[in-house]
Amino acid sequence: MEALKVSNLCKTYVVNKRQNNVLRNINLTINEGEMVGVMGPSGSGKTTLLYTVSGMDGATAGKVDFLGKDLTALSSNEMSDLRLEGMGFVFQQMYMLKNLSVYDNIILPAYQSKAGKSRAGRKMINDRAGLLMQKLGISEIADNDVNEVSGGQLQRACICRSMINSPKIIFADEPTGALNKQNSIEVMEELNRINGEGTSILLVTHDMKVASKCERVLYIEDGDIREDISLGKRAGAGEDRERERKLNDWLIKLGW
Ligand SMILES: Nc1ncnc2c1ncn2[C@@H]1O[C@H](COP(=O)(O)OP(=O)(O)OP(=O)(O)O)[C@@H](O)[C@H]1O
Repeated sequence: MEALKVSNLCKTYVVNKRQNNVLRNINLTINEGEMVGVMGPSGSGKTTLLYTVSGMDGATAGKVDFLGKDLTALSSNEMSDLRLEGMGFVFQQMYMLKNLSVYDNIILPAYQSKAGKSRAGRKMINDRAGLLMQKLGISEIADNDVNEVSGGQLQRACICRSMINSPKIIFADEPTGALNKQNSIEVMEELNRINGEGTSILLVTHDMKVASKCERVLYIEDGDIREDISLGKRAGAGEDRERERKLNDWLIKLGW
């Protein structure tokens, strides 16, 4: 089944009376449980695509169906409810709140959701946060302020937060952008694992190694999906070299 179906999506920005057609007629389907990477030159529209298909920003034209609902037809309240319940975000700009602990940042979106309104719901959220933090290896920093942890720990906390409402899909913008090599590998292992449990993932990256861990990679150029490549589900680290080689050859052909 399709988690996300994007039809004829266009996004135009007007700056100083000049039109910038950033997304031009994008058609894209992400199936449930699929992990898709988006690559392309700087300024080609990757981040705009992520914002527009997740309803964080409005579309100029076209349609985005998320689990059968047309996002472009929802009111802003309906949209924020749907985002809260069904989507997770790992965006670099979405900083954690500095006056809260790592743990409180993680549970915040869940406390704002329907489940957070009841005592039993809050207990479930707390249990889930504990489990997620344990799985991502950050239990020991639960009570730290967000400025007392490393970049890798913070990114793992962002992933916990994006997972707290058990979303159908996670949108990630350069999830490894600020990380060193080892942290980057660990974060990708986590995203692969989460995806293996059934969550769809759409991620933007400049890093070929990161993209090679996705099942499918799209190449966007001038606001249009020029081509995509299917790499299949990643079974483990043993396949990485071959996947990287395949992706690299493809990117070279595209002039990346
Ligand atoms: N809020 C905005 N208002 C006006 N123009 C914008 C806005 N956001 C993005 N743009 C323009 O849209 C184009 C695409 O930007 P976008 O950030 O989507 O590209 P990108 O492929 O993610 O780039 P990068 O790889 O450098 O992050 C750029 O020309 C940018 O200047």
